[in-house]
Amino acid sequence: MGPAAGPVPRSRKPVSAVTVRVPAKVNVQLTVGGRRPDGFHDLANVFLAVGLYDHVTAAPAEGLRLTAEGRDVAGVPLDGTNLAARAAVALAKRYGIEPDVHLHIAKAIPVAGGMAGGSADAAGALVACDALWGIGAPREELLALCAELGSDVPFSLVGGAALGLGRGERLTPLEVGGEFHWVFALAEGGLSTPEVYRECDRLRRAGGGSDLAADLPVPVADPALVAALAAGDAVALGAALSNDLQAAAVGLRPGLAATLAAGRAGGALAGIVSGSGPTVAFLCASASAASALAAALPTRAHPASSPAPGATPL
Ligand SMILES: C[C@@](CO)(OP(=O)(O)O)[C@H](O)COP(=O)(O)OP(=O)(O)OC[C@H]1O[C@@H](n2ccc(N)nc2=O)[C@H](O)[C@@H]1O
Ligand SMILES: Nc1ncnc2c1ncn2[C@@H]1O[C@H](COP(=O)(O)OP(=O)(O)O)[C@@H](O)[C@H]1O
Repeated sequence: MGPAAGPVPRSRKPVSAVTVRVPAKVNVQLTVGGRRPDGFHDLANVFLAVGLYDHVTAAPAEGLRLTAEGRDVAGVPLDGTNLAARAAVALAKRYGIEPDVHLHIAKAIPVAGGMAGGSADAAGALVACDALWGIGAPREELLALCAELGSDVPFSLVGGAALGLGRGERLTPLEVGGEFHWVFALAEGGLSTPEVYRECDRLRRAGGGSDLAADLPVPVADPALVAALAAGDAVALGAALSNDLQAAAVGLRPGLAATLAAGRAGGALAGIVSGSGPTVAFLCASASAASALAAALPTRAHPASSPAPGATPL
C-alpha cells in the first residue's frame, strides 16, 4: 500500500446511513501449499459466495461506535479488534479523515465457522463507510485495503466465484454456469484459523513430510473443479470438492466426522468442511433436497444457494 491517498475526493454526496449486504463463502477447493517465511501458506483457494448474509450499516456518529445483533453475537468483539472497525479505521486513514461512524452488524454468518464472517463484515464496512463519507474510492483501492485486512476479505467484496492465489488475496473471477444448493451444518463453538493451519503443518511433519513453501509445489486450481463450476454441474462439483485443512479441522474437532457421515447418509451429493471449519457444507442435487437434508440433520443447519453477489449496498 502506498502513501495516504490525500484529501477525500468527495466525488459522491455523503449519505445519512447505508446498509450493505455481504455474503458468506464456502471453499470448493482449498489446496494448501507450504508455510512461507511470512507465516502464511500459499493457496489455490476456490471461493464460492453463498446466499447467507451479514448486513453492515454505517450511520453518522462522533468517533467510532460498534454494535451487533444475532444469535452468535457473543463471539463478536465490539472493540477496535473487530474486522469491520479495523476496515473503517483503515479507510479513514487512507483518506486522511476521522473514522466517525456508528457501525451496526446484523450477523447471520456463523462466527469462527470457516465461512469468512469477519471478512464479510470488513468488506461491508469498507463499502458502507465509503458511501457514508462520500469518498467514492476506486475499486482497486478498496481491493488493496481488503487485502491488507485479511486474506479472505477481497473475495467478500467481489463475491460470485473466484480463484484466490498467493495467501488467497490475488483473485481471478471464475464462471459459474448454474445454481448450486448447499446445506451448512453449524457447530457449537468455532475453530481458530491459525490453529487449524498449525495443525495442518503438524500433520505434514508427523507424516514425515515438510511443511515449508520452499519444499512444496505451488498449489494450482483443479481443472475438473473449474469446469464443473462453469458447467453448473453439481455431481461433477461434488466429486471434485477438496479441502487440505479438513483433516486438521476434524483432528481438532473429532465430532465433525459424524456430521460428515450424517450428511452423506442423508442424501447429500458430497460433504466437506468449509475452509478452516467447523461448519460442514453439504452439496445437494436440488433446493428441495437441501431443505429436506437441513431438516433431517441432528445439528443446526441452514440451506443456502450459490453463487451470491459480493458486498452490495441496499
Ligand atoms: C482458511 C480460510 C480459507 O478461505 O478462511 P476461513 O475458512 O478460516 O474463513 C483462509 O485461508 C483464512 O483467511 P483469513 O481468515 O482472511 O486469514 P488472515 O486473517 O489473512 O490470517 C489469519 C491467520 O491464518 C493463517 N493463514 C491465513 C491465510 C493463509 N493463506 N495462510 C495462513 O497460514 C495465518 O496463521 C494467519 O496469521
Ligand atoms: N466482524 C466480526 N465478525 C466475527 N468475528 C470477528 C469479527 N471481527 C473480528 N472477529 C474475530 O475473528 C474470529 C474469526 O471470525 P470469523 O471471520 O467469523 O471466522 P472464520 O475465520 O472461521 O471465517 C472470531 O473468533 C472473532 O474473534
